Amino acid sequence: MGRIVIIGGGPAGYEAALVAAQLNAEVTVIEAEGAGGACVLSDCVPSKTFIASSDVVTGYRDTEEFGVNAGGLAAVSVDAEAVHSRVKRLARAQSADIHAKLIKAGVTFVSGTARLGADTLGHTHRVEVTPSDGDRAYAIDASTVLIATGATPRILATARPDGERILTWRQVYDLPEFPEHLVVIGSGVTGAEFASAYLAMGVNVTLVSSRDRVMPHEDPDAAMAIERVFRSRGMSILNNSRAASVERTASGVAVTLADGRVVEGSHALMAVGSVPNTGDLGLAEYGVDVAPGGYLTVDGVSRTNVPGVYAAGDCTGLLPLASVAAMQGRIAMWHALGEAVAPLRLKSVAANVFTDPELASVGVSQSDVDSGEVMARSVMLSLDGNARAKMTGIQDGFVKLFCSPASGRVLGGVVVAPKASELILPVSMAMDNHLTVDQLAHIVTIYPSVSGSITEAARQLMHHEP
Ligand SMILES: Cc1cc2nc3c(=O)[nH]c(=O)nc-3n(C[C@H](O)[C@H](O)[C@H](O)COP(=O)(O)OP(=O)(O)OC[C@H]3O[C@@H](n4cnc5c(N)ncnc54)[C@H](O)[C@@H]3O)c2cc1C
Ligand SMILES: NC(=O)c1ccc[n+]([C@@H]2O[C@H](COP(=O)([O-])OP(=O)(O)OC[C@H]3O[C@@H](n4cnc5c(N)ncnc54)[C@H](O)[C@@H]3O)[C@@H](O)[C@H]2O)c1
Repeated sequence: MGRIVIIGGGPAGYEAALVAAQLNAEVTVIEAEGAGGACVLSDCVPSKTFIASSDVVTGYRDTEEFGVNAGGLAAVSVDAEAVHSRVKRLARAQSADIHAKLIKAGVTFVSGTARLGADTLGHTHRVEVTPSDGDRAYAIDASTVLIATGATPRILATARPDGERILTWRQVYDLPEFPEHLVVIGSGVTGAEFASAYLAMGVNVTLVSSRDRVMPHEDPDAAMAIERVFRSRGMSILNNSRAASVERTASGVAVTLADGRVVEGSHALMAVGSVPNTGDLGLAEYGVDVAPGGYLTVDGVSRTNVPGVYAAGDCTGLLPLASVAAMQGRIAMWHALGEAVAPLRLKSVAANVFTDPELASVGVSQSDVDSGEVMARSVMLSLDGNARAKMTGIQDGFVKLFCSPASGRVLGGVVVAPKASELILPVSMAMDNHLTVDQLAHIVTIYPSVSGSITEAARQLMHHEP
């Protein structure tokens, strides 16, 4: 069995390495930043840890309504340095756990950078490795190479982050204190999550949204419900507004919008998307196809056009989620090592936006249905009729369910609620197992529970005009 070389140690790379090691392959992972990659060290894990602190603050909202006198939100103070050091500590610990797991599995882990070398014209691929400890560069000949190099925050030439006032989401944890007034530029998932968390922590937030609503790629009812919550809690949201430039002023930042308006703040957070880390890998010289935007083109089993060279994760731009990256990486190794493997299925991938409330979704989308691409019946059930939601003070949220008009099969759903990420699983399971709304409706749920609204939505979809 040949040697496997994996460039990048994020979820795509490390999960692939674990599969390959389990199949007794000789595996080397080369990673520039640390085990777990950007996901663990600067993106997903730090942001969710930060949001966990903001959730604690949210717990003090409206306590009087429950008969608990905690002094209200005004009595809560948050220690930014303590929050940031917890974020960094947890990220480092998670990275160390992954490193230990890889070593235990027999994977060789190299700290450094790698790129494809000259074509050896044989059955191997040469990978050039530059160790980060200053040791001499060397080459490894591999039978299979997996490129799993992830992505990096997109930088606008007119709004260059300086790490002090103009920030990427990777730099916020180095601030000595929270911003007084944060202008978040970009209202995709990243922008919405940070805007939500900072708002909860008591920061003045202005969200610059280039479209007519926040989170344009999410379910419109859900995105609008969350936008209403943001506004009701005091966030200023500028719709249909594009930032043309961000500059430092004496006391903070000035964000100039494309229409000439200027928004002042103490800090700006740039959340305008990511670009794939594929520029320095020698791909073009090696003949690996790269799509416009720098993304690697792969098929359902993660193969590029060059035999033996696979790619997985954010560098492929397929669906930039840690869960998908990990599955793409595993599939690549199962395929490369001759295991029976089904191609990646994206249809039933669940996703969650960790705002307050959260937004979880799976399966067909409202836009698929509205455009006529998918035939579906749907029901949207507000949580204000749910007993558990009333008891726990949930004011905003709903469950939406889609089913096939003919068979009644569950095609997808959306949940807006606190901890929606934990509530979407029954919908995913129903979808994946081809359950009908009748079958879902017959499941006896806990009373009282928010998940009871999922089966109630299914009950409502049982009865319909032929
Ligand atoms: C703010 C934020 C929050 C997110 N939250 C979530 C979430 O809650 N849930 C979720 O599912 N997804 C989330 N995501 C998406 C998730 O982080 C990515 O989908 C995931 O990190 C992709 O994993 P990956 O392995 O492809 O790449 P990465 O995690 O980016 O890892 C790639 C690694 O390769 C290294 N590398 C690059 N080039 C080289 C080279 N030449 N040599 C060696 N190493 C190299 C990089 O330094 C990096 O460490 C979030 C993203 C962002 C930006
Ligand atoms: N909870 C999660 O799972 C999670 C969290 C964060 C990111 N992600 C993943 O990362 C992906 C990318 O999300 P993202 O939010 O980082 O990027 P994105 O590309 O989805 O959103 C960036 C937004 O910024 C806007 N924008 C660009 N230039 C602008 C300008 N000059 N002024 C104002 N707005 C501007 C874009 O129109 C876009 O809406 C998501 O689709 C998701 O898959 C997942």
